Parts: sequence; structure tokens; C-alpha cells
Amino acid sequence: MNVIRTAIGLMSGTSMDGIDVALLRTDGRGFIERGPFLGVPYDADFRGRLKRALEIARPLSDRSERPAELRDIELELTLRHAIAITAFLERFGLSTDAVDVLGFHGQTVLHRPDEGLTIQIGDGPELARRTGISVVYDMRANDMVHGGQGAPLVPAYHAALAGKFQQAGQSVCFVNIGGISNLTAIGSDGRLSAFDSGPGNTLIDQWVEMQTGRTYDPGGEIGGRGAVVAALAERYLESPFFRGNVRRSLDRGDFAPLRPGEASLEDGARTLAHIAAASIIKSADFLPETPSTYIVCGGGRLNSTLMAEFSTMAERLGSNVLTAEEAGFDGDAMEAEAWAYLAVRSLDGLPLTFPGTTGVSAPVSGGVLATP
Ligand SMILES: Nc1ncnc2c1ncn2[C@@H]1O[C@H](COP(=O)(O)OP(=O)(O)OP(=O)(O)O)[C@@H](O)[C@H]1O
Ligand SMILES: CC(=O)N[C@H]1[C@@H]2OC[C@@H](O2)[C@@H](O)[C@@H]1O[C@H](C)C(=O)O
Repeated sequence: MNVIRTAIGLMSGTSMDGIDVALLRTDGRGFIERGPFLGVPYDADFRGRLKRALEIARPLSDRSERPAELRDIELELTLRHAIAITAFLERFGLSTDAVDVLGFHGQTVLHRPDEGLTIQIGDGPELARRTGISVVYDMRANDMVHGGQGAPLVPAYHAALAGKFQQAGQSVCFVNIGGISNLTAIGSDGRLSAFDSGPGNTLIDQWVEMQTGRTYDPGGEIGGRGAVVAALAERYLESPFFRGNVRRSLDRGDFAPLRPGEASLEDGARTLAHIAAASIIKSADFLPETPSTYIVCGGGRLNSTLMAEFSTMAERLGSNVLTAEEAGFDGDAMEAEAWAYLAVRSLDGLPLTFPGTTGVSAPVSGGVLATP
């Protein structure tokens, strides 16, 4: 009998907007019972600290290297995760004993798959000590050791959720539009294909913040008042990232921000929403079959300008577009749930990644266990 465990997943994604916390009861295989979710936003000050962490990490070549300032930020990040866990347990009336394991992503500060280097800050043993709960962390490293891109890892969870669509003989594609976008297709034959698909919200967030001080375009309202600047869109969409047969995973800094003066605020936001949508469609062209249905997760689904662009493009190719909620899921909780699912798989030594998801040479497990 497979063991069903209660796990909490913790995700601090490339948008650096906060910590997502989600509870799952699962056997790490086909049994999945979704529990509550809590988003704990970062304040402007800590977002600034995380941006500083990206700068400090840029010249690093050893993933365990921690210059003093980076180590300070790592400890603060870990402490904030411990506080988020306490808030989550209190909010939903849970005790520490009710939770078997935490799946801890940490914060990616550098991702250079071509050099076999991926660095996530976040101290697993410290989180275990502070919360009194076992922690599985550092889940990307082993994939890279075995020739994988180290990302995306959510596909194993998407595949487990796809069951009800597969039964209908459909090919379904989960799209996550976070800071970076990534997709997971489960073919009508069950074949799994996944990769990063392009810049998600990061370019929009950077542009809107630069011009207005707001950290994103709420509801896509700013972009909704603008027009696509074709020359700018082309500049991004002609990137070598969208050519060639090998899909590579992305670092937050791989696409340069739009420069001040290149467009009005509204046209810039609209053009970048168009780029985010078109990137997914361009990348999906590398899938073995055109998806019957796209299920859109991540904060980008709340940008209606981006969603309108994406739906128009996808529908033109015969695909149907659903938000995660329309498909019966929670689009904010998906990645945190995935980290809970992966932590349980890690405890059982099950693969986290597959040749079709990260390009790893063979299915491999991963993650490091820290006990309190
Ligand atoms: N109401 C909203 N309207 C428009 N955009 C929104 C809204 N809420 C969130 N977003 C966008 O979604 C982003 C956060 O998305 P999400 O939390 O999925 O990203 P992430 O998990 O940090 O990134 P990744 O998946 O790349 O790791 C925000 O930075 C913002 O751009
Ligand atoms: C290196 C890294 O942190 N990559 C993230 C990032 O954010 C989205 C995309 O790029 C994806 O590849 C990955 O995160 C998700 C959670 C994943 O691994 O599936």
C-alpha cells in the first residue's frame, strides 16, 4: 500500500511577489486531495533584498557559495518561510504534528542550464529546525547532475492532475504564466512534454514598475488601453530562444527589459502582454501535437489583456482555453501544491523529472531531506 502523507508546499517564484503555501494529501502518485492555500506577499523592502540577491549571485560559479550578504538574505528568506508556515497552520487550525513534510523551493537567484548551474537560496535544515517539520529542499540539483535543465519540475504534478482530461482522449496542456512561462503537455497517448515557453509577467512587471512604481499591471488594465508596437514585439519574438530543436529553461534575466522611451506606458504594457502570449504559442509549436485544451495557471491568467491575446491566438489554432479555475483547479496554488507533491515523491525515491520534461538522461528523483 502506498503511504498517503500530508505535505505543505512552499513556492517563492521568479516574480518575487511572495510565498505561496499550499497543503496536499497525497501518495505522490495518483492520490491527490487538495487542501487550503495561502499567499503571503513580500513587502517592497524585502523584494528589494531579493533583487539584490540576484545581483550578488550573477558572478557565482559554485552553487553552494554564499557571500555574507547573500547568506543574510537566505536566512531572512528562510525565516519568512517559517513565519508563513506558522500563519498557515494558525489560519487553518492545523497542528505541526498534522504535517509530515514541507516541500521547500526557496528562491532561484541564478539559473544557467547551459553551464549546469542552478542556485536556489533557502536553508532547508534551518527551516526544519524552526518549524519542527521535516523539509525536502533543493529539488532541482540532481536533475542537472543527470543532464537535465533543472526546470520545469511542476510537470510531474500536472501529469497527475491530467487524468480526467486524458480519459476523454484529449491532449491537454497546462500553461503556467508566472515570472517566466512554462508549459506541460499530456498528449492524447499520455506522452509528457514540458519546457519553459518564454517571458511571462516579468517584462510587464519591470515595465510597469519602472513607469508607475506599481509592481504589476492590475487586471491588464494598463495594457488594455494600449496598442501592440510591432517592431518591439518582433525584437523579442525573434530571439534564438524560439528557434532550434532543443528547448532550454530560462533565467529571469534572459530577456532584457524594455527601455524607457521605447513606447508609451500603455503601448509597452500591451506589447509585452502580446509577447508573453505569442511566446507560449511559438513554444507550443514544438509540442508533438496541438493541444485540444490549454489550462492556464499562474498570476498571468489575471491579466485580461494577456489572456485575451492568448485565447485569440490559441483558438485560431483550434485549441480551447480554460483558466485553472474553469478546469476545477486553483491557479494560484498550483506550483506550491506541486512542491508538496514532489516532496512526497522525493521521500519515496520516485522520479521528479523525466527526459520529456527537463531533457534529463533518464527519470530521476531529487531533493535533500532535512529533519528537525
Ligand atoms: N490581479 C492581477 N492582474 C494582473 N497580473 C497579476 C495579477 N495578480 C498577479 N499578477 C501577475 O502575476 C505575477 C505573479 O505570478 P505567479 O505568482 O504565478 O509567479 P511566480 O510563481 O512568482 O513565477 P514563476 O512561476 O515564474 O516561478 C505578478 O508578478 C503579476 O505580474
Ligand atoms: C530555475 C527556476 O526556478 N525556474 C522556474 C521559473 O519559473 C517558471 C519557470 O521558470 C519554471 O521553469 C521554474 O519554476 C517552476 C515552478 C517549475 O520548475 O516547474
